[in-house]
Amino acid sequence: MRSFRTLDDLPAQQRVLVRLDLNSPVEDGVVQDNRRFSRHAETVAELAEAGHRVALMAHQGRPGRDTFVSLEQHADILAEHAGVDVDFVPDTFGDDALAAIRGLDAGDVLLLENTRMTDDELPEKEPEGHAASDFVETLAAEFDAYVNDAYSAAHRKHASLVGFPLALPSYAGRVMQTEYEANTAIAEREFDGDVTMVIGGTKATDVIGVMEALDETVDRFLLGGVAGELFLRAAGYSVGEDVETDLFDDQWDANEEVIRSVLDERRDQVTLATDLAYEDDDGERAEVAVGDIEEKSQSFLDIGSDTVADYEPVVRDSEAVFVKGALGVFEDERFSVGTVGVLEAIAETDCFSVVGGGDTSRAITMYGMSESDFSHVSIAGGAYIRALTGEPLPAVELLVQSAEREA
Ligand SMILES: Nc1ncnc2c1ncn2[C@@H]1O[C@H](COP(=O)(O)OP(=O)(O)O)[C@@H](O)[C@H]1O
Ligand SMILES: O=C(OP(=O)(O)O)[C@H](O)COP(=O)(O)O
Repeated sequence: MRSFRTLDDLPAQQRVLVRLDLNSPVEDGVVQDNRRFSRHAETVAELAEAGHRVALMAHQGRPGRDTFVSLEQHADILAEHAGVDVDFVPDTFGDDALAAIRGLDAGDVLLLENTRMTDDELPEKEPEGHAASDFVETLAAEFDAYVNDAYSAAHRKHASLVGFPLALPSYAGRVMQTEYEANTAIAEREFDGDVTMVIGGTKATDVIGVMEALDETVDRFLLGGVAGELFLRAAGYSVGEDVETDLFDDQWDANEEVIRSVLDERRDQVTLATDLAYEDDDGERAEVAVGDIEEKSQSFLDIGSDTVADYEPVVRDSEAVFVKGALGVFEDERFSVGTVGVLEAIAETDCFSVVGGGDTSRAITMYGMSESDFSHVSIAGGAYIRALTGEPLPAVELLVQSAEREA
């Protein structure tokens, strides 16, 4: 079987460049602690305790969004979980970053600035193109090895994920290793009974893109969140358009064709919300049937109570349930009804269940459920549902190729 190398194969006393995924919710400028920190802390502590010189890369948010912030706060949260000091340098690969990297002693850990703050990170390029960028060439010259621990970003072809494995001997970190093993095993499972996928969240393109590939595996899709509104828009309802946010129109343009084709060919597999919730003039949760919405004049923030009542029995009758994305803005208790109702229904049954996504898995802890109520809680969202299709993840593929080259 093709596989990558892990930290068990890493030679001693290396200068190691490590890619983590610390992408986190940010509320009023404050980075929120979440499972990604505690999980990656294990890899970081292992590398530091082994006496390597460790420089960490990670991204946060997307340019133009409120969550696109510096990694300064991440260093402190990570240090607390890892039990080792994590220095931070507000630079990606300039002189300040290089000076900090060259100053590392054995066992030291340094976090570099948000990779998406360099222009070289995000352009759509093949791995060879990324490997030839200034960013990759400059940093790679400072290290002996590259460790990718960012399974949850492994579906992206960005420089920090696919460029470095062409430039340095490359290894999977502990999170990459365990998430890859768990998600690959899950993708290979077969179920006799109904398989349901709950789809929500804000990253509609990631989930809609895999719905067609999963139509043989999944019997029923239950929709909410931004993806759900886009489907309702295609079904002729006055929702899924940008009024107060810019979450919808670009994703509509990118996905309209696929959404219409899914609705034309597999309407019976897709269950859409029949009512939605919004904040009324008094700041209270209010609900409206989708058929009664005449024009979109406010943001909808959750599926409605009737929809939750329709979704719960579907979940209870399923043999397996996969969740990707929240059904509403659950961080605000008024709009947590859909997400929590469906997660509690899953937790109460003995179906095989997977909950994915850095944001969505937070709802489990926030609302008093336990990770042990679910078969697997993944810190990956888009990567885990892509893995369910059996398609390789670009960053994993590059780790495998690195191992094959060095064999
Ligand atoms: N209708 C909605 N409008 C805006 N945001 C929503 C809506 N429904 C869900 N969300 C948000 O989606 C986020 C999770 O989405 P996403 O980033 O796609 O998932 P994850 O990070 O879990 O993979 C939650 O933080 C939630 O607040
Ligand atoms: O949070 C992430 O993905 P997820 O929301 O699908 O779990 C990853 O950090 C990827 O981030 P991106 O979707 O901005 O490329």
